[in-house]
Amino acid sequence: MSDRFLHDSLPLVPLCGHVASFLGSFVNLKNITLQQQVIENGNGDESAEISEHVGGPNTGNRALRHCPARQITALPLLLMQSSSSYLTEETSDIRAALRLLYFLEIHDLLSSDSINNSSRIGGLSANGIKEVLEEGGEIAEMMLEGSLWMLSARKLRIQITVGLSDELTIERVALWAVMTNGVEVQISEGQALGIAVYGPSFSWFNHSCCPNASYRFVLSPWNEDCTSDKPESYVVPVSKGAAPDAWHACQYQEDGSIHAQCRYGPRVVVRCTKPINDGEEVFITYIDLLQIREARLSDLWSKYKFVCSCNRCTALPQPYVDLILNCDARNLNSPEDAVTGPAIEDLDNVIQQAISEYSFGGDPKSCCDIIETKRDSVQYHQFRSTCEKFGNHMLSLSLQCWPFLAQSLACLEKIKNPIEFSWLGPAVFQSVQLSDEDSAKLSCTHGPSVLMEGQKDCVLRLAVCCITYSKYLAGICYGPKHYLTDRAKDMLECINLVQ
Ligand SMILES: C[S@@+](CC[C@H](N)C(=O)[O-])C[C@H]1O[C@@H](n2cnc3c(N)ncnc32)[C@H](O)[C@@H]1O
Repeated sequence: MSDRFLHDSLPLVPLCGHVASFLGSFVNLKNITLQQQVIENGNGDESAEISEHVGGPNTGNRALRHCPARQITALPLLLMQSSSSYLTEETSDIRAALRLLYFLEIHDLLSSDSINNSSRIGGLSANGIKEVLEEGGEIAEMMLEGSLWMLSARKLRIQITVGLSDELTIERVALWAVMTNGVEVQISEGQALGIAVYGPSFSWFNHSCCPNASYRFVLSPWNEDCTSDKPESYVVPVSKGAAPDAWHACQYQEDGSIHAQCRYGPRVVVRCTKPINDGEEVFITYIDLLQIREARLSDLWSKYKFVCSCNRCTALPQPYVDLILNCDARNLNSPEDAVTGPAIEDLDNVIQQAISEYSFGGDPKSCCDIIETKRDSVQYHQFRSTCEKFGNHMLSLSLQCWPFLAQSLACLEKIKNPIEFSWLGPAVFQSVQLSDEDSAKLSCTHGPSVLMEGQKDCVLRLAVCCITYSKYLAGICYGPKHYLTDRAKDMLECINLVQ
């Protein structure tokens, strides 16, 4: 059922990043009205192998041959002539946008009829561009500045540039299309190779906070991990038109084999994570889903300028999983009514009961569906109050052990309340980066001998809360038999043995 192959494509526009550089080619995608990808010709069953798409990159020497080398290599020189903030920023987006424009040009896709609607370029959505420019702020400034550099770089190669209006130049639209359709390519965990645009076939997948598919990047040769049988179902864009045919023609040769130039580069593979029926839309996620609704909405707005209309964001009352996420105690008032042990046990009982009662045959989707349909019941209110107690309990423990933790780590002293995150502001991670000195302190010099028994116990209980919490989340999101749920259970057992 889950984790079946849905879609496979190669980068259309290049990895622009630290390591590799791939070039792609664009097909003619004029008159596109496509917005979503759905399963078609399915048999009501969960999706089997559904579709293969190829973007069309070249790598290595091919890249050198086709690369708009002059405009790309001129960019650093141009940037060095100014005090631009891009001197200290990553320029991957603008380099990818330059390449995107180059391919649109060589495929004659920059004619006025293909860009008269600035919400799409070369088949890629550029929705939200007006909002980002109107709103101003850091991203708008980066876009304005970046598009000027793009224009200068392009002028080295071509005389005339296509303009839409003063506000919306073609460079700005291309840059925004890259910022909202590009993905960071990671082959192994945490190792980002750069950003790439995988072309319309991948970029047409919409976002949902309760997605039914996920994607990953693979370096293995084409078709190595895809089934070879003819698929029963296909992923298709919602509206039909010339675009899919044109796209297909670019990827495949007349004999049906994949075009040579499309066989290289990290592929993106989409797989279903839940059963998907014929005609149902296929969603992936663009963001971290283990965040409360407000954080998800803010994330999507700040990065993509759209308000998420998925089932999870629009559900009322809010889903159980969001109630649990709210349990981070940020919204809870004081530790006065904090409770101890029994709150954890209560929550454990309620959730475990719900999970085991409703997870038929280990199917997390039906488990979640049934749990979520009970939201107006008495259990929901019980569940909510238990969650709040649990949150209070964590808050109380954190406050008790925080001063002790701060003793050993000077950078923590400025944080008076570990549960209140508003002081962090947008630069959340930068502001808590450890100095070498603090890292050294944390790792060895203040070892266990410094710990006082009470505080040690408090840290341990806090850890138990966190692991318990992760066990609930894993159970609800992935089902009781998932390895993450098992791992959390194992850790809790180990802690019990040690105690
Ligand atoms: C990468 S594109 C996805 C495909 C796009 N719908 C298209 O027609 O090409 C991202 C854009 O799709 C729209 N979108 C994707 N997921 C959405 C969602 N959950 N709610 C509202 N709009 C969404 C937004 O306009 C967003 O900027």
